[in-house]
Amino acid sequence: MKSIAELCKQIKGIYNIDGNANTQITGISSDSRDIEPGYLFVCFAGVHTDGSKYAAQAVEKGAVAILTTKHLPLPQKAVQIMVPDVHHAVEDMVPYFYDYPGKKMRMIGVTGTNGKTTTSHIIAHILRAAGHHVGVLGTIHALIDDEELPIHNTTPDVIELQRFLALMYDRGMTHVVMEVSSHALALNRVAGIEYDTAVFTNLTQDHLDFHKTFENYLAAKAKLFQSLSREEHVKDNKTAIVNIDDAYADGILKACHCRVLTYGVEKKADLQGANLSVELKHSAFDVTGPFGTVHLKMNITGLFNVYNTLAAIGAAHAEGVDLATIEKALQDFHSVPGRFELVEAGQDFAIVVDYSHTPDSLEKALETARDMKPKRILAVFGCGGDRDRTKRPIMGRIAAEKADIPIVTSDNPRSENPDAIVAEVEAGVKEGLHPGQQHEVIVDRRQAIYRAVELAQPGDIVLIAGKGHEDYQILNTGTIHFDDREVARDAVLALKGR
Ligand SMILES: CC(=O)N[C@H]1[C@@H](OP(=O)(O)OP(=O)(O)OC[C@H]2O[C@@H](n3ccc(=O)[nH]c3=O)[C@H](O)[C@@H]2O)O[C@H](CO)[C@@H](O)[C@@H]1O[C@H](C)C(=O)N[C@@H](C)C(=O)N[C@H](CCC(=O)O)C(=O)O
Ligand SMILES: Nc1ncnc2c1ncn2[C@@H]1O[C@H](COP(=O)(O)OP(=O)(O)OP(=O)(O)O)[C@@H](O)[C@H]1O
Ligand SMILES: N[C@H](CCC[C@H](N)C(=O)O)C(=O)O
Ligand SMILES: [Mg+2]
Repeated sequence: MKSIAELCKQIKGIYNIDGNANTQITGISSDSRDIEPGYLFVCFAGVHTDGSKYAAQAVEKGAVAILTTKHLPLPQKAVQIMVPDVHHAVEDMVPYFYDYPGKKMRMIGVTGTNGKTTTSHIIAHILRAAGHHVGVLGTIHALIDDEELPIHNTTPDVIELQRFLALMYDRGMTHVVMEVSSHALALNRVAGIEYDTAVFTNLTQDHLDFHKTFENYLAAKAKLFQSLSREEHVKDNKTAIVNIDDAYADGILKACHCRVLTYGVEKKADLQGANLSVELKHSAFDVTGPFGTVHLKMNITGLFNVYNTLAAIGAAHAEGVDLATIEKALQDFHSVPGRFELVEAGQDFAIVVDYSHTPDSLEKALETARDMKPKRILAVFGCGGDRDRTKRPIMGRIAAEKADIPIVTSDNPRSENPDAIVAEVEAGVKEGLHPGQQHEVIVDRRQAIYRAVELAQPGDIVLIAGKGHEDYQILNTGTIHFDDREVARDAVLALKGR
């Protein structure tokens, strides 16, 4: 609990308080639906609505104060804190409110276009094997040791993030491994956190709807690495783990003013992967690092997972985990839900559900499937609505070039018209098709998956891309339950029953 006066003292700019500054605050939320007695309600102007419209409702639910840009007429009494920029004020107040949990635990941040979730999970797995209590924050969920909690964003906003971190600290977590999205870096959702180890996976096209230019996107990612050498740090031993094979590695390295460990397969790196072999369920490779050379056999596959594993080894090494522990932990790491996940329902072809929803990840997933020497690849995929439109034709072209039969379908159309989205994807497919190559467009994702299963022959791979672990489809009429793995299984069983 902190008083309004104490909280406001943290604000770096000007503020005005209308009401009793000694009022005690028990919690902070920007969502009126989550307000409890004694809370401070923060009015954010959002994309869909303006939080200030819900201030009265928040006060009715027990909020004793509101943080706003302008004085609001409220039916009930509440202290009003007025600031020019609510986001900036929140960045100053909220980490202080929670006593800076993100400066008290070892913080490992993973950023990059693809591979954040996978890499974070591998790092967490190794750290746990080393006996640490580890919290995880990312796309799929938050984990406090084994306890799973739902999460709203890959990297939640400052308020939700600090609340999670405080809970983790209270529950005895010593390390937190978290995905740090480019949105989070651009919007400073990570305010008040001091990272100790930061990982760069790669940078390829995504989110240009938000960042506008690739330079802005890179600049957002680079912020995580710049943060490792800030002066106000209370902990030492900062390390950046950088994929040297990535085209934008230099841009990231320029931002690093701390110890750097590079990893890669093509270029010379501090952690060098070599002698790779990739099969449907396994991969094997050698890693040479500051600790010598070790041969690894993994239960995850794909060249991209070799990179994710190298990154994780680098992070674990930076966090002081010894090689024997790393090696042992990696042997019993199993795949992350929805990342190159096999669906086995007794069919004589392979079905892979994968979260590739960017041009690069779709290409990597298709290349990985090709490495397995299938007879043919049938790729069911789509592109999200209300997201970077420019990636649609690119993903279409890649699917046509890298799969034998591309099947375009819907992937969370959100507020957009699904027919219009698939048309944009199909335009790219048509560019990539070779003469006589079959392609299909089936807007309904269930029907598209059924069609792929119907077309599949022994020895084929059906890659169902884009939704991975997601168990929903976001339509303009609402969100429905939809799980690619369930639907694929149903499709196989339905076909057998014919
Ligand atoms: C575009 C965007 O970033 N939107 C974020 C934003 O939501 P919003 O602006 O739509 O909020 P809004 O619905 O207009 O509401 C405005 C305010 O009114 C409040 N409200 C609203 C209704 C009500 O009854 N009461 C109430 O108090 C809301 O809590 C909010 O504070 O604020 C929300 C709360 O912080 C976020 O969850 C939400 O992320 C949405 C879900 C999202 O999809 N964001 C994506 C673009 C994103 O951030 N992605 C990145 C990258 C992932 C990756 O790596 O690929 C991520 O980190 O997740
Ligand atoms: N290192 C990598 N390079 C390229 N593609 C990758 C890499 N790792 C995973 N992928 C592909 O990207 C997909 C998503 O992987 P993952 O969930 O780990 O990435 P992410 O960065 O967390 O994604 P998001 O931005 O949605 O949070 C995987 O299903 C796989 O197809
Ligand atoms: N974190 C990503 C997830 C995309 C998942 C895909 N299924 C889609 O809906 O586009 C985003 O919000 O852009
Ligand atoms: Mg993720």
